[in-house]
Amino acid sequence: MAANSSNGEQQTTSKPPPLPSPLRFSKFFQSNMRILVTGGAGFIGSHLVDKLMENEKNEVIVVDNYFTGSKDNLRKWIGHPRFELIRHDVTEPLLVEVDQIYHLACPASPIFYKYNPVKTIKTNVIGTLNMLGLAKRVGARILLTSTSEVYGDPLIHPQPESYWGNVNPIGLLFVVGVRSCYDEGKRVAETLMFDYHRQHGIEIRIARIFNTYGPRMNIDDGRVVSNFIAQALRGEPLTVQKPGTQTRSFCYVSDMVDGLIRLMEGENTGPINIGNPGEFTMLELAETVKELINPDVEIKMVENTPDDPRQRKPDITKAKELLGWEPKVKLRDGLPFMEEDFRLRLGVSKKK
Ligand SMILES: NC(=O)c1ccc[n+]([C@@H]2O[C@H](COP(=O)([O-])OP(=O)(O)OC[C@H]3O[C@@H](n4cnc5c(N)ncnc54)[C@H](O)[C@@H]3O)[C@@H](O)[C@H]2O)c1
Ligand SMILES: O=C(O)[C@H]1O[C@H](OP(=O)(O)OP(=O)(O)OC[C@H]2O[C@@H](n3ccc(=O)[nH]c3=O)[C@H](O)[C@@H]2O)[C@H](O)[C@@H](O)[C@@H]1O
Repeated sequence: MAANSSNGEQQTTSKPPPLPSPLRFSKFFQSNMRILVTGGAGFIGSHLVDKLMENEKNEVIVVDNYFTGSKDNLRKWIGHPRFELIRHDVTEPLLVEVDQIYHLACPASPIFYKYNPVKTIKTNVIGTLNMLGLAKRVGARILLTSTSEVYGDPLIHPQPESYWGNVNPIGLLFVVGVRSCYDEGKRVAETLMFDYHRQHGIEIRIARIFNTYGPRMNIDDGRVVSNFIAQALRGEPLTVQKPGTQTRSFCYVSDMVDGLIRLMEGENTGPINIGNPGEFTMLELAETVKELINPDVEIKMVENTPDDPRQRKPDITKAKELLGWEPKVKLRDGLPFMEEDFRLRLGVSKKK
């Protein structure tokens, strides 16, 4: 059996894919698409669920252990006949009957994934194995949300999918809080996806997500956009980690969800970068937040964490060509949507 790779080359798999459930195509009994979203109570997952639920032919099952996610993000769907929420940790096997799996479960903010690094690796490795085992049993297509962190501290800029990355696999000796549990965990998860694809014919999709922001991020999530917005609204200094010249490219969450669904529905395995190529230094981001949200706050330089990537920007040529996707929301247009959500949750109204 042959499948297209992201490079447009043919890849051979040793086995034909497992047959999808006979019910997927049954005319009378079950005409809905049954979709599992792991990590669906989190930031990106809950926006993805909102979009999937708009289609009346979709039934959505969310599994989440609520480590960084919350039922609150899904409250409008609880009780809906096409929606089901299960408290479950993906490091344990899961038996459900589904046609598609969006596998997002994994803490994404560095302060959370570094909190229990062994658990982060288990989530990425055992969790992805379990979801691949499920995909194999029921013949489901599975999409993994990988990350730009597979490129580590990149030596090529911007990063194309063909770049193998520059990741420190062990971090610094005796320094607590290194990134490798996440970066290497996601790299192994990608390897597992391709091995299941080649060995068992599983239909896989891999998205390499670049920094995404938007409403519903945890207020004390620790990621830079949520930190700056919360700090600006609380009237606290914006903490720019040194040197401040490091760059990131920020994608608004609705663009991200659109890209993930196109990837799942399309014919390409990936990996495909999904992100916004607009690149900003952290000082520029702080200046923008200050200007848009609170011109009175100060910008304070603080110590950084080990192995922080110095630059990051996606090459999205493939997403454009293969998915017909590119982001629509510019940073300056997306930040006010997030400000509005944070104002509501923090109880800070706009000055008249
Ligand atoms: N947001 C970004 O900028 C970004 C960038 C690159 C990749 N990603 C990837 O996208 C996915 C979602 O990220 P997010 O920003 O929504 O993060 P998030 O932390 O808001 O969501 C992750 C969800 O997974 C759940 N979870 C964690 N471990 C679990 C486990 N063992 N079992 C079951 N559920 C578990 C959490 O409770 C949470 O609801 C993650 O896989 C992340 O690695 C995100
Ligand atoms: O897009 C990705 O692939 C990855 O991006 C983020 O990781 P990171 O870029 O380190 O995200 P932040 O914690 O938001 O940091 C971004 C930059 O802002 C800086 N920062 C962070 C927080 C802060 O208060 N101030 C500040 O200057 C950091 O030093 C870093 O240079 C995500 O959190 C990962 O889950 C994700 O996989």
